[in-house]
Amino acid sequence: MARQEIRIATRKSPLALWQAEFVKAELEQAHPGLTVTLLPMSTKGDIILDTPLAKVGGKGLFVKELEVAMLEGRADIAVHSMKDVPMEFPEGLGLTVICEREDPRDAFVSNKYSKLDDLPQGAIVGSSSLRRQCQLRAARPDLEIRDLRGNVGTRLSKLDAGDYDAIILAAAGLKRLELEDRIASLIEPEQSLPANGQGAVGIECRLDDAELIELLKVLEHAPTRARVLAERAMNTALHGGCQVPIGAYSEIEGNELWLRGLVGDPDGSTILYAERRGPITDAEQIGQALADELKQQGAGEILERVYGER
Ligand SMILES: NCc1[nH]cc(CCC(=O)O)c1CC(=O)O
Repeated sequence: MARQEIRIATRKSPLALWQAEFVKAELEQAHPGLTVTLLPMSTKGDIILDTPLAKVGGKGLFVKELEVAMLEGRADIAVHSMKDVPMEFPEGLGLTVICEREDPRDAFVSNKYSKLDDLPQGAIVGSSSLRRQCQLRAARPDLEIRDLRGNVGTRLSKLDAGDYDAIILAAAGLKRLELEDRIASLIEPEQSLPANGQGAVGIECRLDDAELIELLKVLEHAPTRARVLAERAMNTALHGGCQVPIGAYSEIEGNELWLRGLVGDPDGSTILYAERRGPITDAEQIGQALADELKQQGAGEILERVYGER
C-alpha cells in the first residue's frame, strides 16, 4: 500500500518551522492523499549516539536529535538550511533532495542607512559570522563590528533597540519570514560573497527508504544541487566547518558552472580570492580545484590560525 504519511522532525525556531511547513505544503500538493505532519523537537545540545549507526569511517560522529528520530523510525525526514548542514552524515542517512534556492545574497538591514556605502566612519555593524566580518573589514576598516547572535527575530530586536547602526543577515531568512521589508538593500556577491549553500534548503532522510525518496523527488532542483555541490566541495576541501571565514558562491551560465571562493583573515587584513568555470557535471571537481588554488595562495595558514584560536 502506498505511503499515507510523512513525518518531519524539525527544530522549533521560526525559520526551521517555516522550512518544514514549506516542504509539507509542496509534498501535500504534489501527492493528493498524502498527509505530512510536523514533529517539533527541542534540540538543546546535540547528543552523541554510541552505536554503530553513529560511526562514520570508524570515527564517532555527532548525531543530532533530529537524526536520532529518523534512525529510530520516529520521523521520516528533516529539513535543513544547507549552509548549516555538516559535510558528513551518520551511516544510513543522507541528503536526498536539494530544493530550489531562494535569494543567496546577504542583506543590509538598518533603520538609519540605506546601504553599506552610506555608513559613516566608525559605524557599528552587528554580525558574528567570520565570513561577513572579514569582508566588511576588508572593505571598510573603519567600521566597528560587534557580535550579534540569536535567531533572526532576536537579531532584529537588538538592532531596533539601538545596539547597532546596521546588521547583516541572509536575505533568504528574512524573505521566508515575511520580513523582506526589513531589508534596506541587498549586498551583491562582489561585496559579500555568500556562505556555501546559503539560501538553499535540503532534505535528509534514511537512504534505505526508496519509496520515501521517490515521493520527495518533486522537490529536487538539479541546478541548485549542482551549485551547492560545488560550494560544499570547496568548503570540505578546505576543512571548513560552520563557523569559518570562507565564502563560496556559484552560478550557472549556460552549460557552465562559475564558482567564486574566498578565505579571509577575520580582521580583514587578508582576503584570498579565486574563481573557476567548468562543465556543470564537474561541480565537485570545480569546488576541489578552487580549494587547491586558495590553498596555494595560503588559505591553510589563515584557517589554521582561526581554528587554533577557538
Ligand atoms: N546561520 C543562521 C542561518 N542559517 C540559515 C539562515 C537563513 C538563510 C539560509 O537559509 O541560508 C540563517 C540566518 C542568517 O544567516 O541570517
